[in-house]
Amino acid sequence: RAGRAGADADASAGQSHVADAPVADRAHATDMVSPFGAHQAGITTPRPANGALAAFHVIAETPADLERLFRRLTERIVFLTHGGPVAEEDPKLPPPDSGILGPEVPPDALTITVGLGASLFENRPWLAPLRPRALSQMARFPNDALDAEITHGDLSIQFCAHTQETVVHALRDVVKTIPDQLVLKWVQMGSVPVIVTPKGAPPESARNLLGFRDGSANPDSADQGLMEKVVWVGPANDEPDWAAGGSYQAARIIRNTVERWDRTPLGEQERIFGRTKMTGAPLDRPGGTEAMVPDFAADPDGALTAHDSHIRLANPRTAESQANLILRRPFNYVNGVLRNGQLDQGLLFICWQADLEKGFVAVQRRLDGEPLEEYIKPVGGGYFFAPPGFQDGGDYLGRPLIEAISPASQDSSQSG
Ligand SMILES: C=CC1=C(C)c2cc3[nH]c(cc4nc(cc5[nH]c(cc1n2)c(C)c5CCC(=O)O)C(CCC(=O)O)=C4C)c(C)c3C=C
Ligand SMILES: [Fe+2]
Repeated sequence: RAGRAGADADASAGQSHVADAPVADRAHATDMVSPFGAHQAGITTPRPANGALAAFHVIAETPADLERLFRRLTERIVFLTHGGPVAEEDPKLPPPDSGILGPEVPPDALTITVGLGASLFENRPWLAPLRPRALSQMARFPNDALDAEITHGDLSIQFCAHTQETVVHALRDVVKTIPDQLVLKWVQMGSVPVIVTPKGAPPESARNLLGFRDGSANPDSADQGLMEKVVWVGPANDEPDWAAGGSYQAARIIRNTVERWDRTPLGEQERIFGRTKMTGAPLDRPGGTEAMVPDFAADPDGALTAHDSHIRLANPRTAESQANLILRRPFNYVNGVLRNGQLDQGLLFICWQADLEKGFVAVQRRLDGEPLEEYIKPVGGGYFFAPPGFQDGGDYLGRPLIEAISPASQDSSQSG
């Protein structure tokens, strides 16, 4: 051992530094999720461990301004998601890159997903006729205590990546490079635990901060046919032509009163969700797995799964409720401590659907008044519409929308 220590000392002669970076975090830094395609990335692509949702006020008075914003966003998305060396530094100028990822930006599975808020359309007469049909300011539901400072926005950007540093780096890049058109309104960071399952074992859903597996009954995001029905706007949806291939994002910052939850008996917790806490199995499948499907028809009195349990209300599994499927892609958040001394923790709930009314709004209306409300308080978020994706080589995010703006509006903006 003494000899080995001596060799190490020789190799690091003149250095006193001990590398302390957690190595496992860097294992997947070269993973790249393509930003190109019919749909934006970050919706049906696999959810990595870290995410953030940021909402901005947009400064764009003419169609040309808006096109410029979309082109600049596209340029940043393409660079940040592919990664690469940061620009040369001139000591006389502020560094072009924050530097927090070092001289070479890794792709780190980063996705950047842009959504448009109702106010972007409503405040611009040349854009208003093109507003997606169901896009409105998020209405207040009975249990909500929405804080205006963390609600709504002209434009949302969802950042997802393996590491929090990549998420923060991308957010800082956008804020720095487009300050004249994007003014940050609010941002909520989040994460989900990385699950390591033995080889060959079935996949497990990540747990939320109430300790339950979250995502068990999500529709399969790898099933493209299903995603065409549930997530992507298509011919069956009564939407402007430019919106085809896009999706509605419903985002909710939902505080969890974790102190009270942690003092609630296990049986009560399981009754509230309708699932077994450790395994995630539906309550009518004791000893089963989270993948098993509850049979509510065989339990008409709610003896096994209460009628007001979260899963039975969210998805009663009737022929009609098939029309209300949504794709959930949430992140847990931990924000420190509230003024009243309680922990500020909860769920950055994000779901995607082709029809906002049939999707999130219908499900939330069924959940209104559920027993879980004693432990949750929605405090922010908003509705946004993610335009379709863009292709490599000259295309840009939002092009179908820009091209759909009436020529009269384009002309008046050019002459003015
Ligand atoms: C309006 C939509 C929903 C909100 C808001 C919501 C909040 C919320 N959910 C959990 C925890 C769980 N949700 C689960 C299932 C589930 N939730 C919704 C919808 C909303 N949840 C749906 C559509 C479903 C699936 C129902 C089904 O098809 O069976 C579960 C069970 C496991 C799972 O399937 O994911 C948990 C746990 C929290 C903590 C929360 C707000 C903080
Ligand atoms: Fe839920």
